[in-house]
Amino acid sequence: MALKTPEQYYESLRDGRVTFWDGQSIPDITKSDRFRVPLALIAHDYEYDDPDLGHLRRYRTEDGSEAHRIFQVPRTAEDLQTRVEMLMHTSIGTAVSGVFMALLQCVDDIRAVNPMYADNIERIYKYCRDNDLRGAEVITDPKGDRKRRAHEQDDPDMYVRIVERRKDGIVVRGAKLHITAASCIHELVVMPTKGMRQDETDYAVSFSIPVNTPGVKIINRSFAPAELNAFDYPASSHHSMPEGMVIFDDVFVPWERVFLAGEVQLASKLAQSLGLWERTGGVIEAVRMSELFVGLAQLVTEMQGKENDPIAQNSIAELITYAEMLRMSLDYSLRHYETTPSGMVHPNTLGINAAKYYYAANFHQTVKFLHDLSGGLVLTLPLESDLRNPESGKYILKYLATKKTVDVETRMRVYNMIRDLTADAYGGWQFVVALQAGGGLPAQRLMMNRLYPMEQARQRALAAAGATRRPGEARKAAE
Ligand SMILES: Cc1cc2nc3c(=O)[nH]c(=O)nc-3n(C[C@H](O)[C@H](O)[C@H](O)COP(=O)(O)OP(=O)(O)OC[C@H]3O[C@@H](n4cnc5c(N)ncnc54)[C@H](O)[C@@H]3O)c2cc1C
Repeated sequence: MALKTPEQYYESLRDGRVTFWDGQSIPDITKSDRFRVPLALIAHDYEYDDPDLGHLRRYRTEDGSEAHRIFQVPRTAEDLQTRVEMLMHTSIGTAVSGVFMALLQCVDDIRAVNPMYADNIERIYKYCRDNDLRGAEVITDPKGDRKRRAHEQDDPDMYVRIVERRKDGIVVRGAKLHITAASCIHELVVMPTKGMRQDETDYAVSFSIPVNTPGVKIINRSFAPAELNAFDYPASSHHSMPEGMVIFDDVFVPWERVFLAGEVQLASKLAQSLGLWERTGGVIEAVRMSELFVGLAQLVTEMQGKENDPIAQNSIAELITYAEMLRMSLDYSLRHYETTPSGMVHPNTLGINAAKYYYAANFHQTVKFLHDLSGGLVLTLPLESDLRNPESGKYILKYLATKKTVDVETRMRVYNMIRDLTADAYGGWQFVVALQAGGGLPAQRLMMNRLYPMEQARQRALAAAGATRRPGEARKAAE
């Protein structure tokens, strides 16, 4: 078994998977226009001979074989740094295979409850690694009425659940929403979306199955139409990945692929550990994007002759603050890494949650500075076709000129990038992704409250206030 080529990746998707898009069933996604860009992005990550990125993509496993670095379990701070560097150059369709890190991070706790589940995790991980397969993070349930728990919903299928336990496996029913790249990968790695209570055992379920397993159906959606030209849409014309509603219509899962089937005490552990790796991915993307915002703002300012304008400088300083805070937060989380009992090194959990929160909570108002600087052309810039038409193009070249040193076509490209990234369909997608992907703001607040070294903070506050007794002790003394 070896690394796949891009062609072998395409070939591996012709497996009878059931997938829909825009009212149509798509029998072979490799022949569909809708999937052209997403599959090309993932295929690119299979280019192991790339002279610039090949060394980042491949690594040697402990068994001596070669595999994609997404499967490398970080054992040192350097491993973790290299992983982050690799992720800076990797499509989201490959990055979601980080789901295996989340599973392996919990494997010690899982083994303590049921060694068979732990063995299954390690075997499926190696199977995917050695066959160069990709897995999706399949977590978010429809959840129905948010006030009620899984087993209290009007329809019991609002969270994926076990409907039958058999000698050879389990049968599951339900759906998972918003699953990034679900149709474009090989394995659906399913986990509970949150902690489950003792009366919700059927909902504490985790497993991994191939996308073409009978009963699995995927309904796709993306912000991007099939065709976008690269001049008018410099970001989204080559960067889109569908999300899928994944349906489990009474799907049989053999025991060899089950990671959890009723042990409720493990449900939140799995959900939280995935949260860490998902949010790390979000912060990496935020670092990349925020640096781009600074560059775009600077270009627009220079092109409009506003480089000495204090308001423009203030706006750019705001964008720099955002970019630097994110870069430093990521850096902090990597330097202050944590280690699991079995030796896996992972980013600092509190640091990543705080960084992801900062990114999401401030994204919208930070983009406002870029829009404020750029002006109305962000939305009203004429299309490339009008630039290329000599009858209209001559006016565009005349009236979009600012000064002799600025090439109008380059100015248009910069504006198109700003619109595409922040003010068009892809931009709208980014606004929601910042908030929701990896869990909404409350999910990070919860983790921060849980993980902050509160006792230390409490002691310092008491000492600063000149208190000699802790609040509990004072009450006892009065009794
Ligand atoms: C582009 C995109 C890609 C995604 N990719 C994936 C993926 O690959 N895999 C995956 O599993 N998920 C994925 N997600 C899902 C993402 O994790 C969820 O959207 C997010 O966790 C919020 O859940 P929700 O969409 O069901 O909204 P809701 O649950 O309705 O949450 C909306 C807001 O309400 C809050 N809330 C929820 N319940 C309550 C309550 N009882 N009381 C008070 N407030 C509450 C939430 O914290 C959140 O702030 C993706 C989402 C997006 C937008």
